[in-house]
Amino acid sequence: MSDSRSLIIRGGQSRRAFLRSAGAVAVFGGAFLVVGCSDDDRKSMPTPVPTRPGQAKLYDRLGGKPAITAVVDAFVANVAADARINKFFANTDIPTLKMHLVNQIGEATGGPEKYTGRDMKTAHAGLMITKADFDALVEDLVKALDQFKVPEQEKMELLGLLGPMEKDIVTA
Ligand code: HEM
Repeated sequence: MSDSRSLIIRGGQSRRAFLRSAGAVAVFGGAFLVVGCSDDDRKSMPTPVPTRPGQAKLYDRLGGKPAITAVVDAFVANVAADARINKFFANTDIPTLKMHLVNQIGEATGGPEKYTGRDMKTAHAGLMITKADFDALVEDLVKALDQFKVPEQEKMELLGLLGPMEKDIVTA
């Protein structure tokens, strides 16, 4: 069970441990690149993975596009069911949003996908998203990662990629 697909059936931390680490990573995880930037910004970005010599790319450790797609599907379903923040998405084209999220995560984790959506500042401008809204969304993502039993290491790395986006998304 050492291939990347096994990640979605390994792991098994408690929900509480998951949420605790998610909070810590959302706040402190900043060692990775920020994705979702403009083309100009992206040109100057470092390659995100592998993070250590000899280590497989995070993309592959997560299970590649099928696993990322499954996590994004569950994540968006969790957001849709989350009364704290689902109002934000009332007029959003959900299939397009999912496509952008899969490409964004794929690109950020070292996969072949290319993110073609707007940069994070532009996409969230005017939505008046608070820190509480942001934390709720991260919680919904952690829940999705939990559903697929993504191990602690990969979960922390992924959250570490997304956490630094907060400064461009939270505007209220
Ligand atoms: C790290 C956290 C987040 C990431 C990675 C993220 C990523 C994205 C991406 C890739 C898009 C698509 C951009 C495009 O259409 O060009 C998007 C759109 C959107 N995001 Fe986020 N987002 C995050 C946090 C949030 C939060 C906290 C909220 C609100 C609670 C939110 C609400 C929205 C909405 C409503 C749209 C659609 C805007 C529209 O339809 O025009 N996002 N986000």
